[in-house]
Parts: sequence; structure tokens; C-alpha cells
Amino acid sequence: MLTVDNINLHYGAAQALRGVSINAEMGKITCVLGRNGVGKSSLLRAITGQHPVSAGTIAFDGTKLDGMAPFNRARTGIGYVPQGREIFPLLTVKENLETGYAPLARKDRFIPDDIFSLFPVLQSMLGRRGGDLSGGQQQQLAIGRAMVTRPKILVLDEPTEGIQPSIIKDIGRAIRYLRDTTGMAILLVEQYLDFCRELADQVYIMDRGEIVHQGTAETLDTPEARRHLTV
Ligand SMILES: Nc1ncnc2c1ncn2[C@@H]1O[C@H](COP(=O)(O)OP(=O)(O)OP(=O)(O)O)[C@@H](O)[C@H]1O
Repeated sequence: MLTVDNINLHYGAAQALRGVSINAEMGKITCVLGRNGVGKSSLLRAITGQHPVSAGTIAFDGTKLDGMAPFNRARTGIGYVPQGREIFPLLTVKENLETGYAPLARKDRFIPDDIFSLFPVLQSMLGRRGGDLSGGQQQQLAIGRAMVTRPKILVLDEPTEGIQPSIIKDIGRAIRYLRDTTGMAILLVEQYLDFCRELADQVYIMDRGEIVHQGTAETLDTPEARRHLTV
């Protein structure tokens, strides 16, 4: 389980996270919802080690992550699908997937078949450059690349952003498949309410750097929850 306990995060003098605590359990999809700029990406940057926290602790699988470099967090089993996907545009699809080998022991350096069962388009485009793929295909590639690292928790930053509905469905199916077959934890930040409502086992809502609501997916339909999500 991932445990985020009472963290603060600053950009210079500006505080982006205030006493944020969340848990993401193994075999569950945990969704953090919130409007633009409330601190969702900052929370994921704190978890993946892209930005230091100024207070609080983060632990995964019994290991405290405080002060640990991002590549070592990847070794403990944290797979990250960043906002905007961050595909290498001049590398081929295959080479992009192979960048996921970095935290792996030599014997594990292969591309698991289930990536291609989930996203057949990646197999048919293995030799194409990442930059030539559509936004949706790049999102599938970013998830595939994170899967190559054999994560125990997959952390996704707005995977539906700018993506057409048919591919959003494929991504939802893939996330469910990963939860059900591997038992990994999935932590998803999103603005897209319906996507979270359909997938999530547990939801949190953030507003202005704080967690303001916590519950099951059904609780998203309460007026209290809606108030934090409407612009
Ligand atoms: N590198 C940075 N330097 C200074 N301020 C930042 C930086 N990154 C984010 N912020 C600010 O921190 C706050 C939280 O931003 P964050 O990106 O975490 O929000 P978000 O909920 O992920 O929003 P979005 O959905 O737009 O990505 C915002 O006010 C943002 O302007």
C-alpha cells in the first residue's frame, strides 16, 4: 500500500499542498479528482520524487520514500505515466518501451506480452517514431512503457486529457485489467468525473491544495462533493 501522510509541498514561497494524506491500496483503483491547478500533479510529483515535500512522509510497501531519488522509487515498484505523456518523439515505439528497462534486472529486460494484448496498436507500430503517433496512441505507449517496469503501483496523471472517447474506453479497460490480474495498486488523478466514477474503488477530491472529500465512487454524486468539482 502507498501511504501519503500529511505532506506539504512548496514552489518557492507558494504552497501547493497542505497536509495532504491519502492511501492507495493494492488491488484497488484510487482516484484523486479536482479542478485545474488544485495540486493533483504536485501530489504525484511528490510521490514519484520529482519534487521534494516540505513536511510529512510517503511510504510504499513498508519503505519510507523520503529523500529517495526518482529512479530508486521506480525500483521500489512505482510506475509513472506523466501528464502530457512525455513520449520521446524521435525514438521508435519499441525504443520508447525499452526505456522502461532502466530499473530492471537483466533477466527482466523484455516487453511483457500483455502490453500488446491490451494495446494491439503498439505492436503494429513498433517501428514508428513516437512523435508520429496520435495523442491517444501516445497515451497507450506511456502506459505500456510504465508497465515494462513491472510496477506494483501505477500512478497516472490525467490519462484521458485530450483523448478521443474510444481510446478512453480502451484505457479504462486496461486499468481495470491491471487491477484485476496483477493486483497492483492504481492511483489516478483526473478532472474527468465520469471516468473516475466508473473505475474508482476509492476517491478523494482536492481543492486548493487540500483533500476536501474522501469516500467510495458513489459519494461523488453528493452535493457536497459536486461543490468542489464544478467550476
Ligand atoms: N513549477 C511550478 N512553479 C510554481 N508554481 C507551480 C509549479 N507547478 C505548479 N505550480 C502551481 O501549484 C499549484 C498546483 O499545481 P498542479 O499542477 O499540481 O495542479 P493540478 O491540479 O495538477 O492542475 P492541472 O490539472 O492543471 O495539471 C497551481 O497553483 C500551480 O500554478
